Amino acid sequence: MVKICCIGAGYVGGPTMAVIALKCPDVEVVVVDISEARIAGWNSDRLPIYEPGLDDVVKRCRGRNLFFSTDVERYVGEADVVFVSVNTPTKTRGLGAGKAADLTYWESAARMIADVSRSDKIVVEKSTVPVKTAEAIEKILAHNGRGVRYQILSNPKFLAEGTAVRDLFAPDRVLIGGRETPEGQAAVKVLKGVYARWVPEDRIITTNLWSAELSKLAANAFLAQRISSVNAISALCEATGADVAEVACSIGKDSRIGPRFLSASVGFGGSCFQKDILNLVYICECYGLPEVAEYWRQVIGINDYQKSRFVNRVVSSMFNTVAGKKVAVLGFAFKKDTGDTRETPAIDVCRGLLGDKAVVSIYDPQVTEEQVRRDLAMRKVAVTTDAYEAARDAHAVCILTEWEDFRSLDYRRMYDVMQKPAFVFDGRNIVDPEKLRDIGFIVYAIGKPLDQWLKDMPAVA
Ligand SMILES: NC(=O)c1ccc[n+]([C@@H]2O[C@H](COP(=O)([O-])OP(=O)(O)OC[C@H]3O[C@@H](n4cnc5c(N)ncnc54)[C@H](O)[C@@H]3O)[C@@H](O)[C@H]2O)c1
Ligand SMILES: O=c1ccn([C@@H]2O[C@H](COP(=O)(O)OP(=O)(O)O[C@H]3O[C@H](CO)[C@@H](O)[C@H](O)[C@H]3O)[C@@H](O)[C@H]2O)c(=O)[nH]1
Repeated sequence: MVKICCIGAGYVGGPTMAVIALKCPDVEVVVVDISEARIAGWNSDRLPIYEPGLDDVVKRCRGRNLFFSTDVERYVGEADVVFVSVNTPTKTRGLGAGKAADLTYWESAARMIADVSRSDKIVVEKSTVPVKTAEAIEKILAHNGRGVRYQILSNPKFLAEGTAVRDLFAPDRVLIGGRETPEGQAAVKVLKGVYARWVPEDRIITTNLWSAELSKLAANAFLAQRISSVNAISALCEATGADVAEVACSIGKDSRIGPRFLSASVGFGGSCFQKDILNLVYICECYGLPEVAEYWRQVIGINDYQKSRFVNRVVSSMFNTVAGKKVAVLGFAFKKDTGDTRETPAIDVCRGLLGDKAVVSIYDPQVTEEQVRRDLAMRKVAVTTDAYEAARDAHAVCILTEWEDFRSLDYRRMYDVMQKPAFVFDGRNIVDPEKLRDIGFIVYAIGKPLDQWLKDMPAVA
């Protein structure tokens, strides 16, 4: 029986291992983490992350062939295959600060693997890492190996939060990169054998190590670039009277472009896109490719522009000041169906509004008050458990996450308890502007034709 251990019980490690355990009942899967709170959460009825469908998967195999533990060294030592799914944030200090990936957690995991291993192991990079990281890991393991042999594989994760379980059950592809040696290829075969239990063979792609590592960064850069492209067009739509939804639909019909990932928004968020593009930019600079670096940097530049454009639109529409005015923020998570707030555009928008002295009241169905306060560094905001409460006496409502429930709120009820003129700024294009205008709202929706009111009060980006 193959024994798998995954280091890192986060958004990737937890769901991925739960699905492997479910699909391979004869494989023992142990997820380990240094965070006692996280492991306690995985062993409880309230999992530490919110992900549709995950509770059911975990309940079906926890205690059977899926285990969560803080005894990192024991389970790493016993495993045949060790996945490393630790966090790889952007470096905040020193060489490459603000761009390069911080591999501190990765390196300490690699050194620990070398310390505790007594049998040969396949080490799988699950975290998103800079291209060539496998080489560095090989060196650490080889220099501390005491005769234990390791094969490093790159097996990046492409799951998106909110749809993680669905993405894991039916992935577009599974990518496995390995050394082009007989030992490397044998290791690839072992991992392929695990996924082949439920993923069709033609969806399991095998490549060399560097292609697999780079494909992950490139995929995220392409996805983010699509959003920045449509967001750039949204600004032009507002200036010209075109409607970004119509433009996106028209261009998306071209089968070479395709319809997905073309929703204009207040900006992309999440723990991956910005971090991975910055990492790509840094790698390009390190390889002496400043033009390529600059090209990708612009994807983030447009994203920042989109967020500040939104804030400016709110402030300028409300007579150029929001000081002392209550603004209800609906949605704080970086996207629907998750409680994750990492790099959420809501943080920048709230900071912008607070900077202009607005009184901000936030409602999100999944984000805790404690998390909001942490993200906004304890700045004075109200966090409510109800959208209508957030809107009471507010001058404006800003929709920042595309939660389905926000589509069907009773906006007339909100209008009745708000100050007048009452504004809705829809950063996700989920409400029907015409219906809201009929109620009496002044409505701004990203990339949509502007109300006369908004035209009369142009925003400076
Ligand atoms: N979040 C996503 O949707 C997503 C998707 C694809 C890829 N990724 C990548 O996967 C990696 C993990 O992301 P995440 O969102 O799961 O991160 P996370 O922060 O949710 O989880 C990482 C976990 O690793 C643990 N950890 C760190 N060092 C450790 C060590 N030495 N020993 C044991 N545990 C340790 C931390 O305590 C934490 O619980 C990152 O590289 C990320 O870029 C994330
Ligand atoms: O048309 C769109 C699509 C998405 N977004 C925003 O883009 C961000 C990222 O969304 P999404 O990609 O769905 O979520 P993530 O969980 O960040 O997943 C991305 O990042 C993961 C981590 O690397 C990858 O594994 C996934 O393939 C990749 O989609 C969110 O703020 C979305 O609201 C838009 O604004 N418009």
